[in-house]
Amino acid sequence: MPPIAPETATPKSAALEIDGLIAGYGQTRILEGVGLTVPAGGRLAVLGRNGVGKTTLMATLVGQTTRHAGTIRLGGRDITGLDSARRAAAGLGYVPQTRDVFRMLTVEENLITGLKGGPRDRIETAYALFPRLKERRRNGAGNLSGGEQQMLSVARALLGEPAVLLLDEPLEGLAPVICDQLMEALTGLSMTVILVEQQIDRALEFCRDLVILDRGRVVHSGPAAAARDDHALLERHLGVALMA
Ligand SMILES: Nc1ncnc2c1ncn2[C@@H]1O[C@H](COP(=O)(O)OP(=O)(O)OP(=O)(O)O)[C@@H](O)[C@H]1O
Repeated sequence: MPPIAPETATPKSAALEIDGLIAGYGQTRILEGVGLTVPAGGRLAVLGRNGVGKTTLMATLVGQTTRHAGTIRLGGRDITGLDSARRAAAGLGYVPQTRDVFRMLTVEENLITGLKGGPRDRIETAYALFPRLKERRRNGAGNLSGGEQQMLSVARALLGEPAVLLLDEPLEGLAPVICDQLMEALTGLSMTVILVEQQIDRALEFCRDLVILDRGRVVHSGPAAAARDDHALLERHLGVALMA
């Protein structure tokens, strides 16, 4: 296999365009023709009830499922044929629902693995974003709290300087005050973000646009601000109504 060429001049953010995506696990199809576009620097919330295919969409974007049809373009470049490592090198960052940390390594060692050959002093940017990680730099990642592990998982992804960041339920299981800290850190970022989140109010506040998935298809897309006030829409597709 040829070596993975470092991407020269990876843009700070890039558009992501998905067209006609049919994918799943082996012959089992979960996504039934998903299409969506996020402009460079845009933020898209992906919402939907349990089991509709949100995680499968994220995993498909990073090349971890079986794709049957459709295309994925990053910054105008067709990345559909690239494997996971090359998609990451092309600028896709992924924070999976499972929190992507090496439990046997220290916090700092985890961060070093996120550098992907970039300069070591870049780690200070992660510590500036999450000061708690600096305090715990010599601790084993397996001993961190859930919130600290999530910060570490996000920080690792950010150190790769992705043009598009995919976040799968980053707030799951975290105390409200930790959710506040994490969302505040994410708010300052400039790259394109796709956010899967069950905390609908926070997702709609953070993102400019949203799509709602149901049974592997996009059943609604539009501005997040309008959806916040559309109680009928949220109740129909998500079974919830936000407090005024
Ligand atoms: N590895 C797998 N192999 C086979 N089927 C899977 C696999 N992972 C998920 N599925 C199935 O794919 C469907 C969609 O699951 P997915 O995790 O993408 O949904 P989701 O919208 O992210 O749900 P949740 O909100 O509960 O996380 C479900 O029916 C699930 O059982």
